[in-house]
Amino acid sequence: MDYKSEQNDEKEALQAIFEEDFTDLATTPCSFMIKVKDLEVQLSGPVYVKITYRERYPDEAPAIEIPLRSHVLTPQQHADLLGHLKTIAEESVGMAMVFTIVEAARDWINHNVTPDTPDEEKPQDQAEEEPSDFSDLLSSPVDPEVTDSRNTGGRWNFVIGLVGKPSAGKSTFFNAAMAQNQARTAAHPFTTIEPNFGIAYFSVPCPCAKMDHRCEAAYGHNYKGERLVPVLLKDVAGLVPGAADGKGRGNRFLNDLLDADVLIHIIDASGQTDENGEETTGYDPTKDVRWLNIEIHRWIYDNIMNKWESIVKRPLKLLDMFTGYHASRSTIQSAFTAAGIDTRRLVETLPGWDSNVLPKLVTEFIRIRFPMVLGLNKSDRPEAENNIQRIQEAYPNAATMPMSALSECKLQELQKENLLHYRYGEPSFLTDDEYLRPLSSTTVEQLDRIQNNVLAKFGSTNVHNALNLAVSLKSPTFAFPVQDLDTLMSLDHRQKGEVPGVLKDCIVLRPGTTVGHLHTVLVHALELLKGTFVRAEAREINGDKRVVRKDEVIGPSNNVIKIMTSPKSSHS
Ligand SMILES: Nc1nc2c(ncn2[C@@H]2O[C@H](COP(=O)(O)OP(=O)(O)OP(=O)(O)O)[C@@H](O)[C@H]2O)c(=O)[nH]1
Ligand SMILES: [Mg+2]
Repeated sequence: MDYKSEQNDEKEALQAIFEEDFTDLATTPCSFMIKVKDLEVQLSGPVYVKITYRERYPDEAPAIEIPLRSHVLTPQQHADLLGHLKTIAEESVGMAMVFTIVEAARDWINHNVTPDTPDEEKPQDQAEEEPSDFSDLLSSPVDPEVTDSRNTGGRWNFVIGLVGKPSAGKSTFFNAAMAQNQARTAAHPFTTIEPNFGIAYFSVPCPCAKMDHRCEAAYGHNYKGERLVPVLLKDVAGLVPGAADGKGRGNRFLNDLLDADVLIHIIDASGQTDENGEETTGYDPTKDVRWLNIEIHRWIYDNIMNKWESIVKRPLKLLDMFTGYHASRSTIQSAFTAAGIDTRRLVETLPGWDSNVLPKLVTEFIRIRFPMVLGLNKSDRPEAENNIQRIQEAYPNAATMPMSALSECKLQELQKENLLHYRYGEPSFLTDDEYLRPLSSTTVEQLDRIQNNVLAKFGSTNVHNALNLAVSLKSPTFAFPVQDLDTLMSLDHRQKGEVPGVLKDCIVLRPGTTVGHLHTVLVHALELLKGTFVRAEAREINGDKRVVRKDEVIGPSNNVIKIMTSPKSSHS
């Protein structure tokens, strides 16, 4: 028997029968979910049956699940219903059986579930109602007082994650920010399968701008005199609606986000691709903002709901669950506080939580743990103009950045070919120079479009500004350690085989990092210093020097800093 085609035929028939109640999840192995309809009892949320065909289906039963976020059933009912459906499936082996299984689920619920079934473990209608508006996730920037940083100072290897649907332009943005083409891009969805990592640069005001010194920043300055600081950029596979249920690359994709400190949601603001990244016209990209927020919310919310029974027995476990998202204790504490939950009383209060408490907690957690920039890409296309306005109006508190990744790539490419003068991130380019090669008429047209639709309107392609904005959402702090406060010569780089330079180093630190912490970072993480802490001095903008205490927090008035260590073990 050709199992594959038999399975496809049944799936197509089911799609036609159940229409919007059918959700396609994955193709290999074929998996989908059907909402159980015509229930005579009023439940606190819908019940779904998830089916995954096994290789020899229908000559063997499919895998059946009732996703646990359908926590509208008690654990006992859940187990009984599942057992019942598995029996039906075994009895039906040999013929297409999914319709029978879904009908059996409906009949079983109608006969066995009463709406008022007492259930102490049930989190009171917690399960299905997702909050209708996720714009809370996008308030920005995150107040440094409530970020994870206060108690966890130290070096910060900052990671920016690029998220968005297929074909939104994530890899193009990645390439543009990398200033060299590394990631594969294409107009068809899911070009990127495994995440790409690369080093990009954001910029910070350089202290040398206000001092009488020409600095030798390790990675140079941009055209505004700001110094460039490396940041890790992660380009992940496209995300599609339904990912939290396993659609597209599903949870694997979501897990790829865990390394990121902040996210840039790359949005096709031209409305020329639908939510699956397929070409279309007139698509409203505000929908992408909404569904992507819902997916991230559901990813975390569902993971918690799947463990709800044991969380109710041991409420403090909920705190541990959040650490799985690479969040520090203080991030988690901040999320609880922002959601109005007193963690000291969690054991008493959690079992009686209202249905809106957990969704609110997850929203606050995401806001603090994964702040997000909306990168309104493809702004070179005329259709983008209205959409950009639409998104900015719909999400007035969001950090938005109209931009064009492709324009940045194009300008860099033409610069390399000596067809124009341009530098990454600049507001303009130059073509009327006798040393440049002549431009073709197509290139002139392309450049006109970039000039009129992007540079003139938004000041630059904004790829670089999107990185800056993303970093700013987590408010890192910076230190410029030196060995001499007069010459501003940096620490000794001999161990690394490099020469020191004036104000060469800029160390990215978590806000709240103290001078003592910085000493530890320089000795242990960066090996730029040896010995135990003795004292430290900072140089202020006006040139004055002052002693700084070991417990002083690093900030703009003390970040050009010299730390003296015990002569015994410092390098000679
Ligand atoms: N007009 C225009 N097209 C763009 C822009 N950025 C990206 N594109 C095009 O959009 C298409 C998809 O770009 P990719 O960078 O491959 O998209 P992706 O988000 O990485 O897609 P997946 O890897 O499939 O998730 C390509 O044809 C790009 O040239 C832009 O700023 N303007
Ligand atoms: Mg890609």
